[in-house]
Amino acid sequence: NWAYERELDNLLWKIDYKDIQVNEYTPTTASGKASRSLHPFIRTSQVSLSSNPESDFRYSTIYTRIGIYRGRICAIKRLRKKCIDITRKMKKEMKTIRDLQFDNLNPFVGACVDPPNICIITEYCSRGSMKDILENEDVKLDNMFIASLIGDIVRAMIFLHDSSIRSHGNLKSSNCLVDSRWVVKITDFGLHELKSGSDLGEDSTDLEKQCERFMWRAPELLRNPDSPPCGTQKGDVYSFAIILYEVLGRNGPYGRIDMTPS
Ligand SMILES: Nc1nc2c(ncn2[C@@H]2O[C@H](COP(=O)(O)OP(=O)(O)OP(=O)(O)O)[C@@H](O)[C@H]2O)c(=O)[nH]1
Repeated sequence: NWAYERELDNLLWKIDYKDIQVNEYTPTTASGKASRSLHPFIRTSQVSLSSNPESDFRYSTIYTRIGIYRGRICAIKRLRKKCIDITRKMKKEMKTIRDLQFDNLNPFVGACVDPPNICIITEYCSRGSMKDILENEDVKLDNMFIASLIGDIVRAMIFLHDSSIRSHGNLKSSNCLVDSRWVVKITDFGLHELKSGSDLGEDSTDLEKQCERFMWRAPELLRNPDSPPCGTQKGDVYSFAIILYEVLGRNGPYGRIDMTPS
């Protein structure tokens, strides 16, 4: 109808990259090596678990590229695309994702679509991801804590599967973010039209990195060369089981294996 069409054309999700105060520093990792500039991780435990990482970012662990937009700290996911054609399909998916609000889903703030800055802007979760937490030996996980984290993922996935998004397609521990109140918020769902055609970026030559993303993917999807980017609900259940295994073993998605990707 008319109101719907008008909302699609308003492009309320569109963000001008110039309006984001981008944090352009390149921090170093625990080993002292400069980390990847695109996703500047500091994996050392520089902030005590009881402190509030949002109170002073100079002393906080920063897990991804961040910026400040309209006074809010946001995560910036760059897409390696040369240009974007804003189709009606894309406008619809932007509206869908903007309208999707749930405690355990990481809110979508907007997107920059003017080359060369093509990126997705989401709210920043200050505790990192489940992957970061599981890798951090300083974080002790008791059963209550585990139940709370897993419960959040379950709630998010039930909501997502019941929504018009239907399935996640890339559920993995690094996409389960943890906010300052230790609430898990799932990220990286939907927006397949926007993400399509985006290459893997600086990691594309690193076979290990490329293969890592397949570790949460269900065998039937791995075998299918035409598997949809949105995945399937059954595939999400498989990915969820791999996350459970990661939580129990704290040794990655397949435990300790000495195999190299080929
Ligand atoms: N702390 C924190 N980390 C984030 C946030 N958003 C993304 N990250 C982390 O940033 C890293 C890079 O995220 P992405 O750009 O989505 O890339 P990826 O998850 O490695 O790979 P794909 O999702 O498969 O493209 C991941 O390890 C995420 O855990 C956030 O809001 N807060």
